[in-house]
Amino acid sequence: MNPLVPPGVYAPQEDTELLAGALFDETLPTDAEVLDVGTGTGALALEAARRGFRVTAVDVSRRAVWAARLNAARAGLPVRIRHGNLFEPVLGESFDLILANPPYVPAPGRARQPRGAARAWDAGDDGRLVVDRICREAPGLLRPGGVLLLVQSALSGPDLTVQHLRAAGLKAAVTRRRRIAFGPVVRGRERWLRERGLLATAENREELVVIRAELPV
Ligand SMILES: C[S@@+](CC[C@H](N)C(=O)[O-])C[C@H]1O[C@@H](n2cnc3c(N)ncnc32)[C@H](O)[C@@H]1O
Repeated sequence: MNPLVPPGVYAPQEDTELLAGALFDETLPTDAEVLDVGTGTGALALEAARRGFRVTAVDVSRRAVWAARLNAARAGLPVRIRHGNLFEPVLGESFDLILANPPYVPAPGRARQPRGAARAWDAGDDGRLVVDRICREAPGLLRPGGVLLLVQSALSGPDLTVQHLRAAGLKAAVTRRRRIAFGPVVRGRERWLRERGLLATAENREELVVIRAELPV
């Protein structure tokens, strides 16, 4: 069943699909605790719940929280859905798997996350406003052996993400890549991205990557 996507909520796209594929690579006990941070429509949280995991989902957008609750109810799946900023609603808890498809598109002149629909993709001048917070905060919420799966664009420094996660003691690597055509947001910023050297080739394609980071037992 496809999730309902109310206006202003991020419609599942190639990044969602790439991360869902990576989720299927994970072998987890059936009682595993999964966190989907930045859940949007709840698409990834519902995939995890379908596999029988105990799932919590968080989003900073009230519309997204409403949509995810609606989609979980339509699918008849028990997902605990909380409104809040990144990990704040689940502080003190721990998880076997954290899924993150955060905002990661570099945005000219933005030092903070915007309000409204763009909060789903705009992530500061370097696209790392939220990714860097995830690198700092997610390790503290993982159980020993727990895994973070994060998707981002090559436009926002996946190598840096791997470095930060390794520096935090995790075993981190890029496990999936997919080249995709520019969406409307990147197309609208193409010139600015090229001027900053963030688009290396003349192609009208960008690369999405999944980073897998595991906390050693
Ligand atoms: C790229 S969308 C991904 C949505 C969904 N997980 C998917 O894969 O289709 C990013 C989501 O993160 C949410 N978000 C952005 N900043 C956040 C923050 N600081 N804390 C929690 N959620 C955030 C947005 O509201 C949006 O729903």
